[in-house]
Amino acid sequence: MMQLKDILYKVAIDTVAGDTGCDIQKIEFDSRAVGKDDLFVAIQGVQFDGHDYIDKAIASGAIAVVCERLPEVREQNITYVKVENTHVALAIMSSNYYGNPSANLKLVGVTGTNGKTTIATLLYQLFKKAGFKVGLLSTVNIMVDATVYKATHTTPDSVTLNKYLKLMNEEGVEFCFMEVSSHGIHQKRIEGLTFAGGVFTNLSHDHLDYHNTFKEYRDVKKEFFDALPSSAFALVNKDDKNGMFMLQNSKAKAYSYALKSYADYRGQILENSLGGLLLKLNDHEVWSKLIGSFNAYNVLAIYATATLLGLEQLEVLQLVSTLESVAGRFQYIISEGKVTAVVDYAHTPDALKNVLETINDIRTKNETLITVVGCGGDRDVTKRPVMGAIAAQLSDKVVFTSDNPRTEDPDVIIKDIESGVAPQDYKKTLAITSRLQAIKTACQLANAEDIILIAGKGHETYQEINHERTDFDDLKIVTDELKKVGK
Ligand SMILES: CC(=O)N[C@H]1[C@@H](OP(=O)(O)OP(=O)(O)OC[C@H]2O[C@@H](n3ccc(=O)[nH]c3=O)[C@H](O)[C@@H]2O)O[C@H](CO)[C@@H](O)[C@@H]1O[C@H](C)C(=O)N[C@@H](C)C(=O)N[C@H](CCC(=O)O)C(=O)O
Ligand SMILES: Nc1ncnc2c1ncn2[C@@H]1O[C@H](COP(=O)(O)OP(=O)(O)OP(=O)(O)O)[C@@H](O)[C@H]1O
Ligand SMILES: N[C@H](CCC[C@H](N)C(=O)O)C(=O)O
Ligand SMILES: [Mg+2]
Repeated sequence: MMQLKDILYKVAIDTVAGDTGCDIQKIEFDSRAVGKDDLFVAIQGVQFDGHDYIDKAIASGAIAVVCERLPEVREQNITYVKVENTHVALAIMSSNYYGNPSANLKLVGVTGTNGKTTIATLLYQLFKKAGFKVGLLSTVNIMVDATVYKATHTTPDSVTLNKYLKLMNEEGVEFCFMEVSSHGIHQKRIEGLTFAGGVFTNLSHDHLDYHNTFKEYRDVKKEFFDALPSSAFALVNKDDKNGMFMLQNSKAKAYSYALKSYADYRGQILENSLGGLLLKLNDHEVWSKLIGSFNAYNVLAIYATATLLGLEQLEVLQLVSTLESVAGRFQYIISEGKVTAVVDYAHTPDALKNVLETINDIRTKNETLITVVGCGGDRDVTKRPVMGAIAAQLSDKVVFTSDNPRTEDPDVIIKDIESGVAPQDYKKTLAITSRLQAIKTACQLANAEDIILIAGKGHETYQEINHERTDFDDLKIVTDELKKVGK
């Protein structure tokens, strides 16, 4: 229970109709979840407008409403608060309601197209190993120190976000690492949080269905750095052409990392094999079990962040060498018959290119590289032909298949992907709609020493078709199928 006026602290209010002294049970932005004495926040969404559900929320027990447009007919005994932007108000109110939990720990946000889960998760592991209580908010799961919770989004809505940060406070968590998605920034899910630092990984093609243009997507990412306080650090990848752009209007203390140019944190790849990476970080050599040159960037960002948060440099280097790969990020098995199967969450053109180049760099070229890949439905359609072209160009054989078709016809998605394949690569590709059959076929095609890459779903343990999720685990399926065909 908390009084409405305390919940509204620091919210830019336009108009109030009614008493702000009322006691609020909890904050809700979905009318279907409203209960007695709740505060309902009306959000203009992509599909619905929360303002259309104000009456329903009141009928379910809401005693106060925060909205962008006051209803013409208002109920007695209900308090209405008009604000300019309910997304922003929701985030500030959530922080207030949970006692500003982000200010009671050191919160670091990681943003960029690829590498967020890897960096945030490995920082969580590194700080755990260093003996701290740590929190994690990631695509794969949410960790309140040792307790695991299910993640539904990469960056949760602001109520959920503050609820978990509060749990972290109660558990005595000192550092929290979170992924900051572009949807999260755009929908103001992170507004009002106190960040100790921000990390930028890279920017490439993704989510252009939502952000319309690459420029809009880039500018949304920059907003995160614009909002960092002067007490925070902003760490960017200088090798990415948008790295320095992120810092342009940031008050935070600026730091850079790079493999190819001069930077505060410099890295060099000395060796790159299936056994891992031998790196030089500033002037220190360190082994990492992570595979692929893109992971050199991730390791460098982790090293820099841990150092900026005050850990001893030598301790960080020692801990970095113990870090293991994250679920579904270049996870691989070698079957009895010596077939290597790699499962990777590459679901953007850039990530797919990186994974395939990584495999091509470390293989001998006597083997056949078979890629199984699809693209998600109800997501950016423009990435499909680009991913089709990359898969076919950089593999010996490709099986195009379904990812999560969601509400789209999977065969239409596959046609979109195939439309990008260059004519000289046509003969390398085939299309099998069922992901299970596609993986089976790859296993049948593979011989000893061959490599199968299954891209796009990584750690996901389901496949979503028409709002329904059924069990599906790429790694488990490929492991079983290789056994079944005796390879
Ligand atoms: C496109 C998108 O981001 N959508 C998010 C958005 O939903 P929306 O704008 O569609 O909301 P809406 O359904 O139109 O409803 C508008 C408002 O009316 C309310 N409503 C609606 C119906 C009703 O009966 N009563 C009611 O009150 C809703 O609760 C909502 O407040 O706000 C919702 C609540 O916060 C999110 O759950 C939802 O995420 C959807 C499920 C989603 O799939 N999002 C993905 C694309 C996403 O956010 N991904 C990013 C990054 C991915 C990456 O890393 O690559 C992430 O951070 O996870
Ligand atoms: N630094 C990097 N640069 C380019 N590609 C990367 C990098 N790190 C990881 N990848 C590739 O991108 C895929 C996704 O990595 P990761 O899950 O860490 O990214 P993410 O930013 O969290 O993605 P999402 O937007 O889905 O949350 C990996 O499986 C790998 O193929
Ligand atoms: N967080 C990303 C994940 C995409 C993963 C891919 N398997 C898909 O379903 O498109 C998104 O929602 O766009
Ligand atoms: Mg992620």
